Amino acid sequence: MRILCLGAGALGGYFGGRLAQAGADVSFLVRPGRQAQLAAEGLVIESPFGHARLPIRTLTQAEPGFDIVLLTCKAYDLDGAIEAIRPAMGPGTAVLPVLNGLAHIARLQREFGPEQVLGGLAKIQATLTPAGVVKQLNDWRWLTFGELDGSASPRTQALASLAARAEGMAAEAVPDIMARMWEKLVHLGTSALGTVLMRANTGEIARAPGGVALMHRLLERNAAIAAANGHPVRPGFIEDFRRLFADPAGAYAASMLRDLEAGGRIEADHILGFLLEAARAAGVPHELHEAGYIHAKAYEQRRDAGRLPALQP
Ligand SMILES: NC(=O)C1=CN([C@@H]2O[C@H](COP(=O)(O)OP(=O)(O)OC[C@H]3O[C@@H](n4cnc5c(N)ncnc54)[C@H](OP(=O)(O)O)[C@@H]3O)[C@@H](O)[C@H]2O)C=CC1
Ligand SMILES: CC(C)(CO)C(=O)C(=O)O
Repeated sequence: MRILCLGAGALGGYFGGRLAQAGADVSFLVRPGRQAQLAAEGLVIESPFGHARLPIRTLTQAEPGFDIVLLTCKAYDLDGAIEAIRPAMGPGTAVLPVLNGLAHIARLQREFGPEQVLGGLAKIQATLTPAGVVKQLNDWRWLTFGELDGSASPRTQALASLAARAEGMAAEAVPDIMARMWEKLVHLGTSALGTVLMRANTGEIARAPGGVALMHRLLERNAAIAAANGHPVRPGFIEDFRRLFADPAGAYAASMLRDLEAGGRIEADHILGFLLEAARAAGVPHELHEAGYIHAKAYEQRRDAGRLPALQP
């Protein structure tokens, strides 16, 4: 199986790198700046599952001949990424997006046809440092994917078998990927809304008066939105996440908070805007979703105007 990984950022670098390290045939479609960094340093991963410095194959123009395109861009780069992978999307090629959110699925289906699009999600905490190091921040390492029609296909089985050989990742092909993606949106939406709105990690929020109740309210509302869309979360999900958000020692924050604190771009519309619209459509109380979305959009205004406070070294 030949894999083309668009992006060698946090997720592309981590999952693509772990697959390459396990001997899979992986090429990375990157832009010239990242290509130069990778040529000089290799793909560097720092992780609780073992550090690595890997020589990898990079391309700046896609070519045909791949079975799977692992799409690991941010949502705000989706338009450019679609054009970048187009030459690789032959009739037998499937695109597997790992982006957070849901709206990109319909978009990819329109671009490439429904049968060429898989569903996917990643549960991991990782970041790409300015020096180009892919840093895994805890032991989350899950890549979940599947056919959107629920079938067990040779291509998803083949990818799962390849991934089973890789260190530091746990991959699963599932028959209910849309439900899993909604569930992930409940997880991420709650984490992103809470940690971005409060500009704090979950432990800091939990130690603030009323903080746990706020996180639990967000969790329940997001689960109600998923249920209204036909995808109730699985038994045990709410309890697990209630615990995570109530832990006063927690140091967990969504990647959106990390991006925002680094002065970077954020997926405000794709995640918070989508959730706000979904809350309105489902008749779920949405004043917190509105505050979170406005907060993120106001940050974007300030960032675009060059008025963010200087970052501490
Ligand atoms: N980081 C995390 O912990 C998690 C992130 N996610 C989700 O995964 C997705 C990816 O996030 P993440 O890995 O953090 O993002 P990063 O910004 O770390 O990586 C994205 C990479 O995509 C590359 N890219 C974008 N457009 C193109 C293009 N046209 N051609 C080539 N390369 C391109 C960027 O390259 P360049 O360097 O040139 O800009 C960048 O390195 C997001 O939707 C995020 O919400 C999900 C779970 C956890
Ligand atoms: C898995 C999770 C929720 C990890 O925080 C994430 O997707 C993110 O932070 O972007």
